[in-house]
Amino acid sequence: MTPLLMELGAERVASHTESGGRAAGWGRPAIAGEVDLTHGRILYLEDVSVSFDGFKAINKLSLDIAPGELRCIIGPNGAGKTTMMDIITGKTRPDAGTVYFGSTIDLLRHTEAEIAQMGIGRKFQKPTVFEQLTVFENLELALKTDKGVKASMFFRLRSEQGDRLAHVLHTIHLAGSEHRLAGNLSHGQKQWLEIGMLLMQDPKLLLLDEPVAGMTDEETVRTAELFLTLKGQHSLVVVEHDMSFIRRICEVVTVLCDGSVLAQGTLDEVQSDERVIEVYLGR
Ligand SMILES: Nc1ncnc2c1ncn2[C@@H]1O[C@H](COP(=O)(O)OP(=O)(O)OP(=O)(O)O)[C@@H](O)[C@H]1O
Repeated sequence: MTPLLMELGAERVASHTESGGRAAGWGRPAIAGEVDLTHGRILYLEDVSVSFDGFKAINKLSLDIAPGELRCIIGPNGAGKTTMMDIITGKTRPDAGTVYFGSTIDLLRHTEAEIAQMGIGRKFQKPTVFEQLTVFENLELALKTDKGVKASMFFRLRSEQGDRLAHVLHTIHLAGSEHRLAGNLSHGQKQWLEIGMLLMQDPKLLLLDEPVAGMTDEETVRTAELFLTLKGQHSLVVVEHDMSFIRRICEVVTVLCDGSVLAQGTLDEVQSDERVIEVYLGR
């Protein structure tokens, strides 16, 4: 998909707005709350660059993700993986390039909070659950989009939200543990709980930074199962260094180096690529 095709998508949306004109529709989903997947891409980056004090952390990076895809991103330290996620989530603004969510939403025109609300969830490496609350309360809290004290006090789970919470508990392997304090969970369980908190918001795209770092082998295997369950219903972009984990979950692996894509293909393909061996795997 080219930026031109997406601009046409944006124009199509604009032509359906009351006030008309392109500016009115630019950056809006075709239907409120929905991402326009007309062009078969949920995320699209083209020629994205960002420099910090003259150093190009991201250098003409182009990448696209299909709806429901599970993509792994690997690469040496400093390759730009975290910076790429910062750009997608609106934390860092690139100096140049195009970043689209679906065919019509220009993410560079939105704030970090708006991007999260549109359905892009991010999980950082370290779990940040509320340790003094139970598993259930953590998941419940994730539903409270209005964080005002009054709104929180009067918040009650509606039945469909209760159903979702039960479904998420099951998905993250914590059914039966809902009354345990999050602080008493294992490291792996805390990671799953945090993923569950993201799932409560029903994100369309999930960005996960080193999700299995520090996990036991068994937890790593169960996390792979979890991700395979999520694939299809959500799009996932996973930054990881654990090759055995990647082998379990990934069809396509993208290798970043010096802020752009060095190689892309199956894990076997990228593992046998001389350039990848030199900069990353062979070290
Ligand atoms: N805010 C910033 N200011 C200055 N330099 C930065 C900033 N953010 C990132 N960088 C630099 O940009 C480069 C890319 O960093 P980034 O953290 O994105 O790499 P990474 O691939 O995530 O690495 P790692 O695997 O170590 O997490 C690094 O050289 C880093 O020092």
